[in-house]
Amino acid sequence: MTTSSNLIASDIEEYLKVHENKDMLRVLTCGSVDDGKSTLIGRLLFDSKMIFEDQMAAIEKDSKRFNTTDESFDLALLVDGLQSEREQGITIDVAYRYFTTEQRKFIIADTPGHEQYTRNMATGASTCDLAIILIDARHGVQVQTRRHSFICSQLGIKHVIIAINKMDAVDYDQAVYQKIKKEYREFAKDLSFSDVRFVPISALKGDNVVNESANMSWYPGSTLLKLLNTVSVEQDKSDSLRFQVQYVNRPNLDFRGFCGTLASGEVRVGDTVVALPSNKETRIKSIVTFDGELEKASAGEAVTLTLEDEIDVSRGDMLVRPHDKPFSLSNFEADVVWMTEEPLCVDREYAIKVGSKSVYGYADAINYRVDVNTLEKQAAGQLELNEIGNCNFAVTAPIQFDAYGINRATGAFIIIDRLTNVTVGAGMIRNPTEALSSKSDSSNQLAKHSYSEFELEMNALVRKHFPHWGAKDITKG
Ligand SMILES: Nc1nc2c(ncn2[C@@H]2O[C@H](COP(=O)(O)OP(=O)(O)OP(=O)(O)O)[C@@H](O)[C@H]2O)c(=O)[nH]1
Repeated sequence: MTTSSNLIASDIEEYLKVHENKDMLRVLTCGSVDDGKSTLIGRLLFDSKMIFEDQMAAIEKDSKRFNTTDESFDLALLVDGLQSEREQGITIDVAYRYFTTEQRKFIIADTPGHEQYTRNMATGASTCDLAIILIDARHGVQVQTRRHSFICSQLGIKHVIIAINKMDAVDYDQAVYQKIKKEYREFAKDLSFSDVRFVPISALKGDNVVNESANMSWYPGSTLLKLLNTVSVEQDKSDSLRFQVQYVNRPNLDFRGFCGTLASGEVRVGDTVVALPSNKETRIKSIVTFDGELEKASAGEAVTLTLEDEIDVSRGDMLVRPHDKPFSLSNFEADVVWMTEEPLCVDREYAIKVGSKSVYGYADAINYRVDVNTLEKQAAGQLELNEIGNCNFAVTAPIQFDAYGINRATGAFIIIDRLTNVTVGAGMIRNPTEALSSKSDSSNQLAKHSYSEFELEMNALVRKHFPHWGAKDITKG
């Protein structure tokens, strides 16, 4: 019996407490089509005994029906839940799986391998701490391996495990593993990973996934699961206080609380904070939660803060420490992943949203587009669906940003179509600098922007009938 099953039998309350306090690792799996992602996830769940008996019976039945593998059951079927996907034999969307070990809880994002799903992969990668990049031992480093690695690096993943899969199909040959490892190292030296590990596996046979392989005694390292259990991601998180106000709670005249989730850092009662953009300083009076008041709150916690002074703070504003402020930018350069059919065009107005703060803005230049397969930078007049590029943006009011490499929560934004309200792109700020903002005043630039008659009329109507929305008079800039 494992420690957790002992605990479940003897003290369920204690088990639940231990489970609740385990840390969470978010993992992205990627690789070319048929490299074995689904089989690998299935193997992880199967060998760590996460599959119920009725699920096993269903997989066995489906394995016979679809005849997808020579084995008596196909572990990929456990993961490839979508019927259409099974019929086509490919993964078509991002699927999230949950599993837990004695050490940690895991969320695994299984993303499709094709180039036309770059946006899905970017979406999956944006919240992950670690990526498992699968390479088929028979084929070595592929164009897709490079593309996926580039996207992971762009999306701020610092830890990567290169799982060289299907070792059984190359007779567990150490030379094959070493050759792929060398080739990948050479390619990845220009990417921004801080921790790259290699593990030779067979997802199908179970070598080095959860259990050590008797077929690869030449490999001295840890199994994939052991790496997942032990990799440390704490140091990746910023400790700067960043609290963005999502809602101002004013139930009566005696209470004014600011609700939100701490994007990073921690806050204690009595701490001096500055509200941005007003730059007014005050102190934390109390930290209120549904379960009562706290002395301290940390990153990830949703709390309501009350302040000592009645300063001007509204939705979208940020509370930070006086000597550790983010950049306040109305002009900035950002890497963009474009996610919709209609291309990103220079000078078209979009809503730009960071957390709960939303402003209007537009790209005033596309500096380049990156060929995701060769990593070559190319000139571009627009960015098409699934393309990644670098653009200059101008927005109507300053936004508080950190460098994405330091703080993913406050270094990224989404781009929204103003008419349909659909998210059309995502942006990441690499090297924030206020120099761009001081060079040109974006609100003047926006004033120069020409509006259609419909937009002018709509703006006038909104200002007349919904003054409490605070819409700006666009004819005045
Ligand atoms: N020999 C061998 N075959 C494997 C291994 N892992 C997976 N396969 C086979 O490779 C094929 C593809 O595996 P999947 O797990 O469906 O691959 P995938 O990467 O999820 O594929 P998509 O869903 O199309 O992106 C299946 O026939 C698997 O049985 C392995 O370790 N060794």
